[in-house]
Formats: sequence, structure tokens, C-alpha cells
Amino acid sequence: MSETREVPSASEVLLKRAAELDAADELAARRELFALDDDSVYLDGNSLGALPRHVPALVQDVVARQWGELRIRSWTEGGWWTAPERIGDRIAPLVGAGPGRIVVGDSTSVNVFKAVVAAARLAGEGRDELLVDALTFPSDGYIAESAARMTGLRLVPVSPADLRGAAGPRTAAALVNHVDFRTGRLHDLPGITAALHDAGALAIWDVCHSAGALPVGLDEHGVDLAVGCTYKYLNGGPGSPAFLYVSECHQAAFDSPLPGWTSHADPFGMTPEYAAADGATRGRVGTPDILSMLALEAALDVWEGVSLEVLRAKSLALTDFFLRCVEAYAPADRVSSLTPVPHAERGSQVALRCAEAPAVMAELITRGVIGDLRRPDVLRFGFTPLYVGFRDAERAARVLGEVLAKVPAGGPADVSADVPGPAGDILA
Ligand SMILES: Cc1ncc(COP(=O)(O)O)c(C=O)c1O
Ligand SMILES: Nc1c(O)cccc1C(=O)C[C@H](N)C(=O)O
Repeated sequence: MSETREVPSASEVLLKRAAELDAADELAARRELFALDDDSVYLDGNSLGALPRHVPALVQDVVARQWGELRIRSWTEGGWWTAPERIGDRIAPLVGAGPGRIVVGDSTSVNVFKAVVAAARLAGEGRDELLVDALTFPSDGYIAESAARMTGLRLVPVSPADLRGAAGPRTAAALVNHVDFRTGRLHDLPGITAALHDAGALAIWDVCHSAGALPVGLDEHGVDLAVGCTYKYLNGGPGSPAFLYVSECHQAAFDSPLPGWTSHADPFGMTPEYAAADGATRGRVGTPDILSMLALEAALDVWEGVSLEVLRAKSLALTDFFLRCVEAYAPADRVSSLTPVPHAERGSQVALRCAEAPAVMAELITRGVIGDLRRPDVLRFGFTPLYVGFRDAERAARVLGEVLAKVPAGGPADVSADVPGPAGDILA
């Protein structure tokens, strides 16, 4: 008599595979370093990274002892004054930069302004055109437009796919996003940078969505200037300061459009004439935001001993596995992936197009799957390799399937009235 064997269901197969992948995950133990609970799946680290557990105690020390007791002495004895360069040197290996090339401070938007105007000033005679990634994060586009107007450059939006052939003898620089914030597409930083250089133009990269998510290689690929934020994959906290990278070859000529006193060679000389400090310090403006900055410095401890190659391999395995689970659980006519399949073109997030995305994301969040929405129809799921596991990916896709079964196709797409206040705006 032949034995009848039960065919395992798709969810049994995927759960088993998720458990195997979690068991083999070298980074799995890092999750314990973060304040996360098992009731929800946090897939919004590409917007706001999770809190490393040890940071509150450090912030408490900064406030109570360094500010409360040492007061003004902390600027020198506590190392507050040199924090922007010191923390820049902590971020540097995560984006492939040598020491002295990164300064931390201000928002990414402000650093975009510094970088674009500085690039215009570095560019050769007769170069009056600024290329900008046509799909850029809006803030970069707004600021590039204003900076171009101020410096007499002509702004030319170019799709990243066409950037290689777009630079010519009149191109001063191009401002490009390493990873597209909406689709998660990874752009070819080495190839585009080389093409810009061949045309005699400078490459300015926004690495907000790649810093802490994958190897960037700023020095190796000859990037001229770069900006990035620290509150996503670097887990620096809400509004933590951004960073500016100035390659070694441009440091001596870098001419900041915001030459505040803390970028002066002798800030306490308080002279009326400006004399720029050496190195990345030129990118400083005013008094550093110490509370946020030192929270970020502590948050960077979670990177101790992490290999970026291992991080990247896990990130790709996670997004591959999530896409496989979505295929199994979600009807193909309801969601389609905007995130490229080839690994060379993928960052660390998955974006799914879904006609009812606002209603679906609101319901996912209610059920503990925290992603976000980019209107009108994009569901975004960020995979932070330091704390997201394969069972999280399986669960998120399974709940997505359940939600799609509940939210009718063609039904009301917008449930924003059900999502209260500004948090609704931000999440949905
Ligand atoms: C790619 C990119 N560039 C720039 C920004 C703006 O950063 P900030 O709010 O620090 O100015 C963001 C996110 O907000 C972003 O995702
Ligand atoms: N910085 C943010 C914030 O203060 C509130 C909500 C979202 C953000 C973001 O970072 C958005 C993000 N840059 C994006 O990729 O869409």
C-alpha cells in the first residue's frame, strides 16, 4: 500500500525556509541591541531607524552630567567641539571614506545646498549646467533649483538611466541619488561617476538610502562630494544630523556657501575676515547640535565588527525572500514590484505598487506590519539588515496577503480620514 504524504502548504514551506535563513544569519544577534518588540514587524528603518537600547543612558549622561554638571567645560573636556569631525570619522568606514573627509551637522537638505554651490564654484570655466536626477528626493530637487539660480547654472533634470551620456563640456556637476527613495532602485555609482569625470564634471551623490544599507565606496569610486542622513540605516534618531563628504582632492579648494564661524581656521579669534579651516571642517556652519549628535555617536556602536559584505548579502537575501513570499501570498493582479530584481540595481527596500495602497498600508500598520506609503500607490518596506529577520519578512508578506483579501480591489484607496494627525501623514 502506497503511503500518502501531505503536501506542505506554501506558508509551511516559507516558514521553514525563514527559520533556516534566520538560523544561518550571522547578524541575527544584532537585533537584541535594538529596542524592538516581537508584536510588530518594523520595516520603516529606511525612514526612521530603530533605537539602539543603550542610547537613552548615554543621552541621560550628556544631559545630566555633561551639560548639568560640567556645563561649558564639556565643549573642550567632553569633546563636544570636535564631535562633527570625530563622528564623521566613525561614519567614514561605513561609506568607504578615509578619515578627515566627512563632517557631521545640519540636515541633508542643507548639505545638498553646500555641496551644489561648492561644486559650482569648483567647476571649470564655461561649465554652466547642473544635471539633477529627475526622480530625486524632492528636497534635493528644490534646493538644486535654488542653488542653480543663485550660481547662474542651468538646471537639467535627467533620468539616472540616461545620466552616463548626458554630461558634456558645459556640465559643471550632477546631483544623483544612490538609491531611489520611492522604488529602491540602486544607481550605478561607479559607472555614473566615471562618466561624469570623463566629461570633466563633478559627481555629487546623495547616499541617504545607502549609508548603512550597502557598501558605498566613496573614495574608491572617486566621488567628489556626497551627502547623507543618519536617521535611517544609521539609526541616529529623529532629526539626527546629516553628513557631508568632501573628497581629498577638493578639500583645499572647497569654498562653502555657508562659511559660519565654526568652519573658521581660528573660530575663537572672532576676526571679521573669514579664513577657512583645513579639511572637511570647512563644511561646518554654526554650533553643533550636541544632544542629537552624541545620540548618533552612541548609536554607531552597533556597527562594531559588522562586515559591509555580510550586511549587503543579508539585505539582498531578505529582499529576495520577501519578494518570494509576496509572490506566494499576494495576488499578482493586486501588487507589482517597482524594485528591480537584479541585485546590482537593488537597495535595501522593496516598493510595491498597489492601487489601494493607502488603505492597505493603514491596515498593515493596524496589524503590526510597519511600512510606509508614498502617494499615490506605493507601499514601501525597508529591510534594515541589523535588525530585520527572515521570519519578519515572511510575516509581513503573509499579513499583506490577508489585508489584500480584506481590502477590495477597486475599493476606496484613501483612508487618510481614518488615520489621525500628522503621524498619519508621515506613515500613510
Ligand atoms: C534621498 C533623500 N535626500 C534628502 C532627504 C532630506 O533629508 P533632510 O530631512 O535631512 O534634509 C531625504 C529624507 O528626508 C532623502 O530620503
Ligand atoms: N525625515 C523624515 C521625517 O522627519 C518624517 C517622516 C519621514 C522622513 C523621511 O526621512 C522620509 C524619507 N527621506 C523618504 O525616503 O521618504
